[in-house]
Amino acid sequence: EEPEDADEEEEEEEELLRRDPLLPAGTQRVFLVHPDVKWGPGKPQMTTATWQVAEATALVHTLDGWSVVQTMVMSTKTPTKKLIFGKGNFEQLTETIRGCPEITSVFLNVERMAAPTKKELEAAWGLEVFDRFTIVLHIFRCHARTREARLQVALAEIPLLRSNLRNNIAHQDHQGGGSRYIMGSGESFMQVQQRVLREKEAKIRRALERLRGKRRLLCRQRTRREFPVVSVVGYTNCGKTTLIKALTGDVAVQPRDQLFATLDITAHAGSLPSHMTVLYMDTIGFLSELPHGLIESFSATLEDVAHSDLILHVRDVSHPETERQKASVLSSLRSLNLPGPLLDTMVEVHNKVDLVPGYSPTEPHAVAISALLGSGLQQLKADLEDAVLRATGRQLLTLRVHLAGAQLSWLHREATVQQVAVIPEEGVAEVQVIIISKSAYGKFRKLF
Ligand SMILES: Nc1nc2c(ncn2[C@@H]2O[C@H](COP(=O)(O)OP(=O)(O)OP(=O)(O)O)[C@@H](O)[C@H]2O)c(=O)[nH]1
Ligand SMILES: [Mg+2]
Repeated sequence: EEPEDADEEEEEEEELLRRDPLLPAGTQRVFLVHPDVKWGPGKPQMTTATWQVAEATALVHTLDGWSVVQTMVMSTKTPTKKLIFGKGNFEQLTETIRGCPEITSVFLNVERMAAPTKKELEAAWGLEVFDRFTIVLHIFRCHARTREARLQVALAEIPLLRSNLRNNIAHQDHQGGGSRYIMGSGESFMQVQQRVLREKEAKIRRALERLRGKRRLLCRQRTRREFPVVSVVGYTNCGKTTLIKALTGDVAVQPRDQLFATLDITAHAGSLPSHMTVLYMDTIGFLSELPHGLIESFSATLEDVAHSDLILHVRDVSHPETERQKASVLSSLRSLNLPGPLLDTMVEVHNKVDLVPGYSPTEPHAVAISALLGSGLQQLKADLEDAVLRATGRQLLTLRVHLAGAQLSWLHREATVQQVAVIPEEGVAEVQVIIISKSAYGKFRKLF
């Protein structure tokens, strides 16, 4: 049954958000293992593991009190198999880990570890072992602020709970307990647990749908028609939030030197050179090799990108892997099934140029900026204005109107008036307006 009033809704949501800790609390000194894939003949060659290790290290350091104390790159042919490493490598790894008494856990930089693999490795090493999915999910949990973001994280956790369940039951079955029927119900313990999870998932989806419905309504009422919406996207930590702060002067915006600092889509109003107001949407950053389920649960949020008028792709050009990051962002965007024109009109901006002396962009239309120091922003705003006008079919016009006639009030009603300069001696005013559509302009010419 659907809860009827807001209190009940909130209670149900709190219940859905109650959960066990994913990672141990407090300080962790992590041993980072990166299985470097060696491809067979004819398959693409991985160039280097360095950036992957750097990124994994950054993920660990995002967690409070966690640090990487040692790193090891180990080659593997079968990163997705239950036995990730060959026998010799595994023995060497085990020996190294056992010889490091200061470490408290191991981060195996694979997308996702099967539960039995985790168990086996933990038994061999006597330490907890985490994968990329668990670490990122934990960061998401810590950074999610709004109810919507928290529910989305809860949704992303369902597959994890499901595989834990399967694993536990398999374990119990082994001991003869798992398939026992719960008295009178005709369901086994496993079936009950699976049903509970299914119901939980459905409830989360319903709660999310409710919240999104409200947001859509708000958004439509507030501004959709009037102000163009610019979605600011990019790799995590590239400076999206910093840029929005610089473009809008919004003091409530808080950039942080963290991966996935932003998990909630928020809108911030800013104005372009001709005083046109636009709404910038801050979005969740992209990361390569993220498990699909994790991104999918946030796709509802990212759907908002599909409804924007323009996409602004922010790149951190000081990052050694900036090209790879760009490719990763573009492929993620493509997988979101955005309308074609939105991808075609995308504006690319090169950020953090203060860290790259003498930088000049190789892409023809990209503007070089420093969101932190505020350089290049005038050029960016001018480019954004052109792009917004083109993408939305809006026209920016300066019209001379008679003060006596009905023109001015018509413009106030049907267009967005940016500026009015009255010339009293001539009885006219120069009005700068944004006309929402060609048909509106046609109407104006016909009327006056
Ligand atoms: N040097 C320099 N640092 C910058 C610039 N822009 C952003 N930063 C820094 O980069 C870090 C990340 O900035 P954010 O704005 O939080 O990045 P984001 O893209 O919103 O990151 P997520 O929300 O985590 O995806 C912060 O420490 C910023 O101060 C810049 O132009 N120059
Ligand atoms: Mg951010």
